Amino acid sequence: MHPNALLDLTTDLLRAVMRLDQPADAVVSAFFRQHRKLGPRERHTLAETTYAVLRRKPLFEHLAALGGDKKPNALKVPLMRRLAILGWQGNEAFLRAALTPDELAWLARAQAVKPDNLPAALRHLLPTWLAEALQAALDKDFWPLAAALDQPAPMDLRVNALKMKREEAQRLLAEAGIVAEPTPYSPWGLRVQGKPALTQLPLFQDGAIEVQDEGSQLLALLTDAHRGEMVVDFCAGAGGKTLALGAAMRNTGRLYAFDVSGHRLAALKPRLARSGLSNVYPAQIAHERDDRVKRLAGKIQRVLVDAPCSGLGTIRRNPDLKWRQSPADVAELQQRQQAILASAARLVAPGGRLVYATCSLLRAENEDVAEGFDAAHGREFERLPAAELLAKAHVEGADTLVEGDALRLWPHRHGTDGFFAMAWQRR
Ligand SMILES: C[S@@+](CC[C@H](N)C(=O)[O-])C[C@H]1O[C@@H](n2cnc3c(N)ncnc32)[C@H](O)[C@@H]1O
Repeated sequence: MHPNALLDLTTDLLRAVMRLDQPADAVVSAFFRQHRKLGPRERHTLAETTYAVLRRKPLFEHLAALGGDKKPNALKVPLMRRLAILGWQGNEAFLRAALTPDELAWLARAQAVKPDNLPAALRHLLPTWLAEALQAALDKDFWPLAAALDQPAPMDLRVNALKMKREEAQRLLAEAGIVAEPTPYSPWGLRVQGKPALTQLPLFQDGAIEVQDEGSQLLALLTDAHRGEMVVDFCAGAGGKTLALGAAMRNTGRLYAFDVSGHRLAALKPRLARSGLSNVYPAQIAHERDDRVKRLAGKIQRVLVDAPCSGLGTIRRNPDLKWRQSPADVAELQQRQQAILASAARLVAPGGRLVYATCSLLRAENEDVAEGFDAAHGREFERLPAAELLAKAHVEGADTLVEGDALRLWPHRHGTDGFFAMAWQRR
């Protein structure tokens, strides 16, 4: 494709993504479906440029305006193009071939700007409300977190213990030219170098590996489902954690995968088929007080509530979330999280375990929800310290992964997405 055409196409995609009215990955996928002739390299440039712009939106908007026409309407036309140029993730010579002399001069001015001299908001690259909440929680550690959130996340795999050992999967990946190292904490995980295509590998098609962040694996390890148990994955979605729990149960017992979204549960089906699991029972529920939940009350040994949340722990993978979430969304999510946790708790058998988890960085969706649950249900449920549970599940360095009783994972400390989890036992 001609350099100009690729830059124009990137600008078009960016214009659609920057409306921020839909998840960026959905907009990118829809765009690729409309442009089926694009090759893998062009797709890479389009998608990665979009993500780079989303990551650094305030900085790039500032740089785009440098020396620009002062009339806002006049700037509007070239703004997206300038953002695309600043975020360009393709060949640089190719990009330069598409630029006008004016654009080359502007780009030189933009590249000469020293980020250290810019205001804080252009360095941490977060909306003010979120920066304030994280600064209050982290103090000096705020800036290392902001730097970590500005980087792309690594690709982690979970090896399906039903199918093979981690070392063997590592060896087979190496034979396919893919370098992977054991993840530092999860005994099931491999961290892959780069972002290789995996879906054509026999290893993937036979269900021996699944793409899953190490943090997600740790949530399944904390739940610690065993052979022959009755287990509920209450917010199973497309089943990332369901698959890990089912394998930990060695394909025995009964694992119910509940979700209100039939669409997400449908995405679990092909993954289940690959995994070799036959102990999983996906079920769409109308809401958290569905009759199905009532029928199983008091019968379940392990209940995982991987609650709907702001997703702000996954900003490295979904940088659009920082611009698409708001304090009002978080307040509404907190209400839903409390309701879902209270309802799911009714499933837990005496002596059984309840795990509440999110991929949010915010206290409001994490500690506050757990403390609210303690206040309302402290007589029936006692907290279990995550460090002990993880150590029993053979997680290395378990005591470095916790804050108080909770599992608390941070991208800048642990290299995982941000996660929170609290476990309780029914008395
Ligand atoms: C964080 S996602 C789950 C991700 C999934 N566990 C995984 O590992 O891939 C949260 C899920 O909760 C579901 N959900 C939202 N409200 C719910 C409710 N009231 N009861 C059960 N599930 C709900 C959403 O449809 C979404 O799939």
